[in-house]
Amino acid sequence: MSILLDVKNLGISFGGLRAVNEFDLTIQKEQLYGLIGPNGAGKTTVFNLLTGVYKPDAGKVILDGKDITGERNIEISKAGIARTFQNIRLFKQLSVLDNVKAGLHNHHPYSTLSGILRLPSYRKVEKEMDDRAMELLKVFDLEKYADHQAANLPYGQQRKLEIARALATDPKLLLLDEPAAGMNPNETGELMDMIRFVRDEFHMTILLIEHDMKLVSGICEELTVLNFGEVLAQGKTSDVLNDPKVITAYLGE
Ligand SMILES: Nc1ncnc2c1ncn2[C@@H]1O[C@H](COP(=O)(O)OP(=O)(O)OP(=O)(O)O)[C@@H](O)[C@H]1O
Repeated sequence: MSILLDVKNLGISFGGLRAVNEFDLTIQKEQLYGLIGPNGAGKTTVFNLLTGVYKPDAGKVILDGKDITGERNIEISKAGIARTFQNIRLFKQLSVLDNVKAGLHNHHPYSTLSGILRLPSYRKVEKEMDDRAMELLKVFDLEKYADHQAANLPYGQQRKLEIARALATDPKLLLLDEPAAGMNPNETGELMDMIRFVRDEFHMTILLIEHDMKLVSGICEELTVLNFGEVLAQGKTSDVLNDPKVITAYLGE
């Protein structure tokens, strides 16, 4: 095993509120890792710190040996972190296929000029992108919707499309913010299979925030519990979920 993400002593304040404090997290390559905690504990703020939406005022973030602390969002995306959002953020007016291609465009190898002039090199790359985007859609059983407008997909499918788009950027680490939110139990069951599949087939490392304990206990190998911005418990999923401190934090909500 080798470490993909190593976070030490991370912190940020908003005015007088210490939203995240002395936060440590180590994730191994190809691990399925869960970040849980009561509402307002600081989970999304951790994602925002890891992806450069916020700059930490303390601590370090090392991704695959590279210090990315305080880098801008675009640099962190290039370094290999992709995410989905609690409130789905798709290009709603674009087709399903074009949403995935938007992720692939992060890496497009042709120049802007050849794109404008529609040169053969551009057309070849576009064809490759179409093929690659369709492959990703197939993974998520979305290929039949390729030409549909993203806004017209049912909610559960939009969540899957957001994951497909994030994967299109070819990340090292995939962050999923409440992927099962708004899903029915059947959809959540399918989502669990799909997340496992993504880890296995893409050798992906995944950190997810989730309130659905069935999903958390079903697929996460290790957990960190945040409470009032601080780590309350950390370790193997079954140990953490049976920790009396954790049970109290949830019941005390
Ligand atoms: N930009 C901001 N400005 C001020 N306060 C913020 C900001 N972002 C987050 N907070 C505060 O930081 C705390 C942690 O919020 P955060 O959204 O990270 O919690 P969470 O654990 O993701 O909650 P939930 O499970 O409800 O999504 C909350 O008190 C929130 O109000």
